Amino acid sequence: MPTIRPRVGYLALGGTIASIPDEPGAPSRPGLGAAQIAAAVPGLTDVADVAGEDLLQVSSARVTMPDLLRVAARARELVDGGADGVVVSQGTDSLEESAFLLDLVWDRPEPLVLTGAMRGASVVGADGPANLLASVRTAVSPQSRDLGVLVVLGDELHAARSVRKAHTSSPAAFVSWPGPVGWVVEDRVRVAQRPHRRPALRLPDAVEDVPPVALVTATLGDDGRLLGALPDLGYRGAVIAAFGGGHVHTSWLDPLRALVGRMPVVLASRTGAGEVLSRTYGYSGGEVELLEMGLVRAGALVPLQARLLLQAALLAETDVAQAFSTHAGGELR
Ligand SMILES: NC(=O)C[C@H](N)C(=O)O
Repeated sequence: MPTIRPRVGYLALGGTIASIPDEPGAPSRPGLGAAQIAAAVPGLTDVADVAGEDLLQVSSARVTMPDLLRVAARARELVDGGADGVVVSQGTDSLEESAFLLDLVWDRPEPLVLTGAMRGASVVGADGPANLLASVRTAVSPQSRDLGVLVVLGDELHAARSVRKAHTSSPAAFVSWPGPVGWVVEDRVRVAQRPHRRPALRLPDAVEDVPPVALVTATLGDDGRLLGALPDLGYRGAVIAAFGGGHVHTSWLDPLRALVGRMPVVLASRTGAGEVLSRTYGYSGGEVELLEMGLVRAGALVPLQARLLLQAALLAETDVAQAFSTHAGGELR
């Protein structure tokens, strides 16, 4: 009896997984398409029928929100057309942001898996082929269904809301807090914890402009003078990456008060893990005062995620406080 092979859509956007030098020894840049990347993976066709498509061929610093909405729309078409899952490869530099944004809008049970590589395609020990193979395994595994967007590198499965790139060059650059949700071992996918899924945010498939949102980090001794310039620069919202549990220098209070009157301002923490406090510190510049002033609490979202959620909420024209209370819960960030 003929076996039905799983089908996986593979969307390639560029990045190191697609990068080769123009000549031996030269710096590399994206130059390989989906078919070439997939062809370098031994055994890939034994796991699934992989249909590659080239959507972009850029470094990940050039990937934008409109690009990612196009990726989500194409991935939806693929699973609605019968694909068991979809894999997207892109550069790793902004991969955590792509994963978070796609997770906000991904409304299907089929896995949407993001991957990339830390070593270029022609480098000794290139990790792209193993990452693509593990991603395809993850995309066809019944265990991966209903987990939202996953990031797969180094045989680890990370929830989109937890993952970050934590090293500039190590092949083990991707970590998550409080840890990976699963792994690939002996060709099988194991899921150890299931991230909580939230209702998807409805965004248009095709947009040209996204409301600009600034990210301003509180740093030792800075007096917050940048804040006053944001409205004239055309920003429509701001995220504050505050100290610790959500604190700023007192010199920030007046500019922040003025800003809150003009645009939504979100309070996040620059620490990278945990959640913004709400009732611990009563000193001036503490989280209690800032939340009373009208800043929106980012919960357990890190500043990069809070910025994307604020942009998405502005784009969707939904209530910002409501969007954060739905999408910024403390469990499994
Ligand atoms: N490892 C990588 O993919 C890094 C590359 N600079 C990029 O993000 O496009």
